[in-house]
Amino acid sequence: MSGTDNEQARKTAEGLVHSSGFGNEHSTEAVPGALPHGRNSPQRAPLGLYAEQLSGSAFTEPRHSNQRSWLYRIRPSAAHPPFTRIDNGGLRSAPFTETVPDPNRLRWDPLPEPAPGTDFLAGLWTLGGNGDVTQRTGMAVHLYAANASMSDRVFSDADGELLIVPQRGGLLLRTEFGLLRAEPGHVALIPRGVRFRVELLDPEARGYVCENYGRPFVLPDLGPIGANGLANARDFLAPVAAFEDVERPVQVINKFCGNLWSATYGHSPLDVVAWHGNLTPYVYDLHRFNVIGTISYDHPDPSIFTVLTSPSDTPGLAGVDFVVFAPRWLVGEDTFRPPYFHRNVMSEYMGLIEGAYDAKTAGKGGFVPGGGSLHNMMSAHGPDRDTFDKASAAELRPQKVDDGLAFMFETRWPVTATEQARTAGHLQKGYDEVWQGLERHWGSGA
Ligand SMILES: O=C(O)Cc1cc(O)ccc1O
Ligand SMILES: [Fe+2]
Repeated sequence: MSGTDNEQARKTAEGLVHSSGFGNEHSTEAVPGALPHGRNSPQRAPLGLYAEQLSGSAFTEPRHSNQRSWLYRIRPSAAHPPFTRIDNGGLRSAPFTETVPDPNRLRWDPLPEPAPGTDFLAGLWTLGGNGDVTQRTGMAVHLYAANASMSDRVFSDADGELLIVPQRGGLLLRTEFGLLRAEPGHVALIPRGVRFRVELLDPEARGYVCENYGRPFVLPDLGPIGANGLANARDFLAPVAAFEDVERPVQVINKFCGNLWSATYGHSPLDVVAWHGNLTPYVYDLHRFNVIGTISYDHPDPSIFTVLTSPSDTPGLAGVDFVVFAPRWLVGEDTFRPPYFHRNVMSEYMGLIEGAYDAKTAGKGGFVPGGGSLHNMMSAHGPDRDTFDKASAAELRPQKVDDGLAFMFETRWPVTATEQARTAGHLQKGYDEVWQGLERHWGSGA
């Protein structure tokens, strides 16, 4: 993509208007009078538009988890030619059976440079995952590296919602619901089945994607924290209606039960002139996260940093949690302050958006921005040797940790890596060594 195209996208992204609030009943029209009043489906929808419902939950789910929106569009989505299979590129889906689940701790450097002309969809590369797309359980971890905007093609994922975590380069997301901008440090949430196109605001874009096959992400309950805190609902921004009235061939690519299917429409399906409802894409700025931690002693479990959770049928047990390690103060007294040594029944994929992470040594061959680590269920991990030595000896003054932004996709099932992730040149060798040299102190009197 040329610099001029990036500039054009950035100009479009400047000053975007939003409708705020996670789970709200949003209501928006790009043209006055496009939204019907008092009913969803009048005999004739206003302005000659077609009324269409998009469901994110079964019709019969309880009110608190029921999600749907009504879209008023130039053409109904039903008017489309047949889809045919296309190559899945770097995308893989659950069940992940290419390799066996591995108890070893694994770590990757950033993805290699993409070939010229690689857009967001072509740049998606699956690291691994769990569950089964046909059962709507589990999740996948993808990374992307792109250097071109999607042009005259749009993507939708019937297999799950997409939590996009940009690491480098801003994204302009043109969705059926309108436009969103996601910069590094923001996350974007695209519901299952919603069509969108990604334009680059910078020459290169990299990041991570959690594809959640399970129940849609929600804000976690706050329990004794009270009525406020962690990610506040009002900081989630939904788009306002914005439509494309485009009559030319547009390739529509649908990920369905693990495969990519394509159809060429004669128009853009991003043709929604008005919509209302509680099912919508969002962006959220992770810097808005209200970080809560100890003000006495000990290191709280990272569940205190949960931004979004995909609940399962067992209360408190998530299909996947999205957790952020945002800038914060550490004040714990007589406390080993970085993450403790642990073996977790949940499985942890971690990525780094910028800077460093307080349990892992930064720098080449370490945990670097754009890289990632996988610590599967029950695999022992925690501070590496250098971190342990430093934190055990540190003077415990109040300390601001503000030199990085890391995150975790934490899931109830082990993550099985794809073949391409196991054989990748950017899979680090000798990761175990970071925990070597943790000498015994027992008996030394220390
Ligand atoms: O492994 C990690 O770095 C993630 C993590 C962080 C933390 O503060 C406590 C437990 C945990 O798994
Ligand atoms: Fe961990």
